[in-house]
Amino acid sequence: MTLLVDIGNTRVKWARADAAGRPGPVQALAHDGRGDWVDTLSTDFDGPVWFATVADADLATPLQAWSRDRLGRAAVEVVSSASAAGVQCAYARPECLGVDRWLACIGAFHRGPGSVVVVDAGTALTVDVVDATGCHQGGLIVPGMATMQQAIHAHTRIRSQPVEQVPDDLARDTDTAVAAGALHAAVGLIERVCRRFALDRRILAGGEAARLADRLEGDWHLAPDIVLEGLGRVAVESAINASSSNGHSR
Ligand SMILES: Nc1ncnc2c1ncn2[C@@H]1O[C@H](COP(=O)(O)OP(=O)(O)O)[C@@H](O)[C@H]1O
Ligand SMILES: CC(C)(COP(=O)(O)O)[C@@H](O)C(=O)NCCC(=O)O
Ligand SMILES: [K+]
Repeated sequence: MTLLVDIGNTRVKWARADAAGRPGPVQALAHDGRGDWVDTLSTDFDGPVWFATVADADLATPLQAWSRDRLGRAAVEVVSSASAAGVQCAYARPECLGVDRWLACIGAFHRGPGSVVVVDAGTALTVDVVDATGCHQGGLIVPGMATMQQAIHAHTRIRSQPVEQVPDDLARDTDTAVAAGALHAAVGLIERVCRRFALDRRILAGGEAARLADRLEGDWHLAPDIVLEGLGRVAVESAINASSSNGHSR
């Protein structure tokens, strides 16, 4: 059984995958910039490990050591590329596209037919569009909602607190103004992209997805494991390609 690991800027997410690369239940942990989260990985696992990271390389080092020590083999890192698993990257320099975005595009493309927008609302909020043929059309990056609030705190004297209920109307206190401002900025960006592209499907992922879901117009599908789905798909296809090229060389 394969272990799939997605290292984001705030949290690491992981799941076991079946033989088809489909992830099972996802576990998530805030890593606080440290690699000791590997201590929480299951000990009854016999690998292989496939991972992708957009965070500091240091965060993956303990995972690589864990894989070598426990499983006797290197963990395999997936990076963005010009094309993989039926999806073509829009970037002229594909290696510059965040691998979490790349894998989310691959996961989203394989979830169903037609064009798709995938929103990943985490430390950053990213919006990517893939057309019905698998051509990534490009995307947008803004700070995630928590990061927007942190930016206000970093650059002003405001020290706002989270609020329970964010209204759809204008705010009448600072805490609500900051929280609602971040939420409506995110919603406005997403709805603008949805208006500009003819989209058949809409996928929402990331730690802040639930806060956005009921504010967005249209039919949104919550897919917290979309990056891991893409990773599983790439892992399976890479294994198939490797075994067929070994076959040819014999
Ligand atoms: N238990 C949690 N720990 C940390 N952040 C959380 C948690 N639950 C929800 N969040 C929110 O999710 C965001 C991180 O989402 P995630 O998709 O994991 O991001 P990333 O991929 O950037 O690490 C945080 O910015 C925070 O707003
Ligand atoms: C935009 C991101 C910071 C999002 O990271 P996350 O919020 O998932 O931790 C990451 O995908 C990244 O570092 N991208 C590289 C730049 C790009 O995608 O163009
Ligand atoms: K993100």
